Amino acid sequence: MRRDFADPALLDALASLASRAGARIMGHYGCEAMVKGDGSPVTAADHDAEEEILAGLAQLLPGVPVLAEESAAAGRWPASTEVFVAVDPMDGTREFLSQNGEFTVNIGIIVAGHPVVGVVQAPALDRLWIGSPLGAEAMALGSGASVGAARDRRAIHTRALPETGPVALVSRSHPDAASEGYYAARGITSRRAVGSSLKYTLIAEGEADVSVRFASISEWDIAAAHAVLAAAGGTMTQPDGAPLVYGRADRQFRTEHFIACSGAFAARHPL
Ligand SMILES: Nc1ncnc2c1ncn2[C@@H]1O[C@H](COP(=O)(O)O)[C@@H](OP(=O)(O)O)[C@H]1O
Ligand SMILES: [Mg+2]
Repeated sequence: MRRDFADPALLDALASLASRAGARIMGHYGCEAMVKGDGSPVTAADHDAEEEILAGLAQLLPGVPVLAEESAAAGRWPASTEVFVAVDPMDGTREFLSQNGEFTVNIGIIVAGHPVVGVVQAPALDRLWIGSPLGAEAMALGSGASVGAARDRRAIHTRALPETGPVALVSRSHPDAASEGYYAARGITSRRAVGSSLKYTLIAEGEADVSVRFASISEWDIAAAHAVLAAAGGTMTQPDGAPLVYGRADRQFRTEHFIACSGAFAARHPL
């Protein structure tokens, strides 16, 4: 099946689905004994959100294979990868545990290796982002609410470089030394620590300029936010400028290292 997925009704339905998944997560937020491990609220939050998303996708995109974090952990991988949905039901586990709000629901549609649609919802922040061939949008949306109830819905775009220099977003919980080396080599001194795929939606809406990762993570961690960033005028590529290609079953769906940045940053610092 080949579709371009530039369908406003589908995008809105995916946004409402992500919001419902966010509500399932929030049902476990702030529970006592939020420790990681089997049977813990973290596992239950992941599981509930993924269950919600898989049920919704079966209705909205019947027959489209899904790569989802919990399913993959249980050995269920997509049967084919020409068109598939990449799902991280809760990205930012450590942030969920520390209750700082920096965790997200992620639903991305991949076609021929490229993320063409992405929906990212931040349940504790009541924010949602959509990226597609129709453009990129941000909105305020309470968890569990239908997208029809969104407030401040607006198109977003990456920003011009600030006169004071680019702002780099670094992982709050998994910093890597090579990324620091990248920033240092370019004289980038402004840093903000952010958990989860929020790093890339913040660049998409013009709150920051660059975030690099010289480590491999899973495709579901970044596919949806990659689609948002690309639709907003940013890029997410390998460090040498080669595209990040998704659907790499041969790598167990682990990513290459990458540079995510605004269009203006890419023009100033060509790869
Ligand atoms: N060094 C590392 N080892 C394992 N997973 C890592 C990692 N660095 C990042 N990740 C994964 O990348 C995701 C986002 O992390 P970050 O906040 O650092 O950007 C997390 O997903 P989950 O929270 O869904 O497990 C985390 O598991
Ligand atoms: Mg993740």
